[in-house]
Amino acid sequence: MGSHLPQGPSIWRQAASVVLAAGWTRAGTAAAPSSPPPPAKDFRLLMLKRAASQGFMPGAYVFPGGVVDAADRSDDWLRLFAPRQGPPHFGLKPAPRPRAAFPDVAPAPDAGALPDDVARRICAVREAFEEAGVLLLRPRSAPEPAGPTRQLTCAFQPPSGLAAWRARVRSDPREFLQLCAHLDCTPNIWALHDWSGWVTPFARSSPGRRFDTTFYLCCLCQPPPVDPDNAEVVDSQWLSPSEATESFISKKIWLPPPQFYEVRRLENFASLSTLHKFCLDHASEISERWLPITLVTADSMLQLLPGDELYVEDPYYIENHLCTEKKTEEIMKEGKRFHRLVIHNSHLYSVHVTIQSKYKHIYPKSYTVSKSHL
Ligand SMILES: CC(C)(COP(=O)(O)O)[C@@H](O)C(=O)NCCC(=O)NCCSC(=O)CC(=O)O
Ligand SMILES: Nc1ncnc2c1ncn2[C@@H]1O[C@H](COP(=O)(O)O)[C@@H](OP(=O)(O)O)[C@H]1O
Ligand SMILES: [Mg+2]
Repeated sequence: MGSHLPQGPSIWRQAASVVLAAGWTRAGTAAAPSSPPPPAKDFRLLMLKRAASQGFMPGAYVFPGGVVDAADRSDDWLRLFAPRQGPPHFGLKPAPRPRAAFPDVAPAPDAGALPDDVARRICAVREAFEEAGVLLLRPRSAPEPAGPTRQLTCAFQPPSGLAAWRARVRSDPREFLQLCAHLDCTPNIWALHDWSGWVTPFARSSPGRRFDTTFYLCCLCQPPPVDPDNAEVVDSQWLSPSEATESFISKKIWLPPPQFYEVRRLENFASLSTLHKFCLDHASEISERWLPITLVTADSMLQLLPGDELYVEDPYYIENHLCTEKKTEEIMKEGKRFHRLVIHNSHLYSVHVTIQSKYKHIYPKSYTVSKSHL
């Protein structure tokens, strides 16, 4: 057992990430009626390339996000949200968050009056600004909707002089509250929908870096301008789920397993409006948080997710892999109840799902690549 690692919830740093799905109208949509354009998704996802110098997942394309800072939990936010919003729910739909008993990731103690969920949303909004220059803010004077908004959100138009503010926020996250106060806005926590949670699995290559990351999803009416900070992130791309998959398979981008799973999951949605409606209708039901468990086979690797017949809720595997001398094909032939990713190699993953979510979430369809790629 990896006894050099601390045990218990403290091994995971609290983090938050936001999947930005923006409406995408294609040029030349005025095609002649006789030649209708092929169906295509009307949304794209913002993916940011992590710098090669990053200690964790260098070069990977991920959604904006990062570690929750003490500033995200500050009681000072209460004054900015007041008088219209505040404890206990801050105008969010009260979400009984189903927390899986395994792994034992204790929720961060609510700092003062700011619930952990609100702090994580503020973190995701701050990180989107720091990393991509995208501001997910709402003017304090904007008319309610209290609770999740039915309208698609637009990113806040960045006023001039923002580069200096961004530099200040990047060097001190407390400055984000000052920026919001200066703009008379609050972070638009209501535009972020609970989507998923990923707890970093054990990996020998980066033993100390593990995160308990909440993924939120935000539907934007149109893609805002994106400006990578050129420090933590060095490139940005708006990609449809199928474009992201193709770019990954053709080695143009590298996606870590959770991001690949989420891209495949989002392939289920034909349009931004169906995705947005799904988020609104299931806001309080779809919170699932998973610790993948790695099964090393004779020729590749599987990441098992809860519900898979080989998934084991055993604390031993928080710091260890499962191992088998069998080949992946044999393991796959033996089983029926699948919720797993097969990592054939660094640019070839397949997804196998034969179960349904207990919490009304939607899982990806099984996705396998042709044998010629193997
Ligand atoms: C938002 C992060 C937590 C990054 O935080 P940072 O910007 O470095 O402060 C990001 O890591 C994230 O979105 N994490 C999601 C869950 C996670 O940690 N996944 C790691 C998967 S890597 C893996 O499975 C093993 C592998 O194949 O490399
Ligand atoms: N110029 C830079 N190049 C690469 N990584 C950087 C960087 N500036 C900060 N980072 C790293 O980015 C991480 C902060 O990301 P975020 O703000 O998204 O949480 C930190 O990593 P660690 O979390 O490994 O300490 C930090 O060291
Ligand atoms: Mg980050």
